[in-house]
Amino acid sequence: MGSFTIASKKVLTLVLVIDKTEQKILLGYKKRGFGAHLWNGFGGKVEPGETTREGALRELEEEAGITVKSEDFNKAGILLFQFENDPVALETHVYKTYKYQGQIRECEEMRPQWFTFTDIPYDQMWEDDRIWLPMVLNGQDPFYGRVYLKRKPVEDIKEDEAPVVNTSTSTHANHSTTMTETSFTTSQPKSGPFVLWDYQIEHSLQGVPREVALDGTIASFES
Ligand SMILES: Nc1[nH]c(=O)nc2c1ncn2[C@H]1C[C@H](O)[C@@H](COP(=O)(O)OP(=O)(O)OP(=O)(O)O)O1
Repeated sequence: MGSFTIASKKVLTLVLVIDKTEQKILLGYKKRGFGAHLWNGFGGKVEPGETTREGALRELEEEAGITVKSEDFNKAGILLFQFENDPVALETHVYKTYKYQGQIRECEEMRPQWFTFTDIPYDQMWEDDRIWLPMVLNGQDPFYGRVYLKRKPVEDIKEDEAPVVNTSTSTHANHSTTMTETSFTTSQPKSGPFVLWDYQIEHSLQGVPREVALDGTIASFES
């Protein structure tokens, strides 16, 4: 059994642009980098001297070409992504907005596209998204989620596999959670192949989490 011990963390952002009236969400097809070939929210690393909020707004403008007024930009929660035998956890600050300014445009990293809530391409997204994204769409935030991902053994990956194939659901013997086994193409060396191993999500928290401690607990809440 591999380790999920955390030694350090990287701070990332993930922005969800939602059209409540039309029941649609704006996702971006990641063309390169971490999570390439998957549909995801907009975001990336927070730069030195930047708050997570500033970083999230900057990435949204860089990747989708749009801006959001501060009063329309709300933090939905934090997701702590942990990868087996990788001591670096990804503390991902998730923001949501129902309003934006500007013209949505494609960039060299992301191709934005609207999806109706009933048509979200979960089979071409990080496997954890089908767990927590519906919670955001249903207004079950603020939340804090711990997500444990395992790398799929290389020998199980076929050269000609499509980006996402053979999705099947099984229940881990020692866990009550349901996992989905998904295969990714070998042309995704960084984004995958990862499979969701386990997760814990807390919602209806006393406040919006601001930071996570290295033992995986919420260190502080936004004031
Ligand atoms: N398991 C997961 N589920 C998910 O939905 N999003 C995840 C995820 N793991 C990482 N992400 C998101 C967080 C963040 O928005 C993005 C990774 O951002 P990165 O900045 O690391 O990407 P890049 O390698 O392209 O670097 P940049 O040059 O900063 O854009 O993927």
